Amino acid sequence: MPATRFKVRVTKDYLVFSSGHFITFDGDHCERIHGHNYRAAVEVDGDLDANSYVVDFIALRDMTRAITDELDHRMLLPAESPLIRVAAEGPNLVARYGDRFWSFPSDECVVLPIANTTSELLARYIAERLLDAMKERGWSAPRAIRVEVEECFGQSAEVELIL
Ligand SMILES: Nc1nc2c(c(=O)[nH]1)N=C([C@H](O)[C@H](O)COP(=O)(O)OP(=O)(O)OP(=O)(O)O)CN2
Repeated sequence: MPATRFKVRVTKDYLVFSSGHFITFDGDHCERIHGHNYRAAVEVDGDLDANSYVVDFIALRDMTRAITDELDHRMLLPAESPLIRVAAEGPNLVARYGDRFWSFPSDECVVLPIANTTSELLARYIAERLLDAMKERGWSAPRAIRVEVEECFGQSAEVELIL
């Protein structure tokens, strides 16, 4: 019997989030604010369960959509950046980098536990959230999960969490 591996893949035209962001890079650079129509794709590797599937990809689709919907039409801000400080100021969140600052209504932002809002770290954030959701449902841990975040056509980053 050959070695056998199974995976499921979910990517839908509604696993998308239109979000604003800006990243810091090359030490002391901070790009201008801009946005993307991001798209997420998820793959899960694992053994077959009693249903003969790796995971129910309908449930995986819906879990992913719940996360992308949280990010949609929001300004994405990093909570763990050594360079960008984010703080509440009345009804707004203010992000500061040097003498630049940006102020947004708090309910139009998502502050993420990441150091920079790169596609790589957005992908890892989504992957970790999906693992948490699987655990909450009592699913056994998969062998691996991969999340790809496409920033725009032909430009994406992928993370693989191997468990
Ligand atoms: N590996 C990565 N590289 C870059 C990332 C990233 O997340 N991972 N992000 C950026 C910038 O944040 C930015 O998103 C690049 O935006 P984009 O609009 O693609 O840049 P351009 O304006 O130069 O491209 P256009 O095609 O003209 O829109 C950079 N690198």
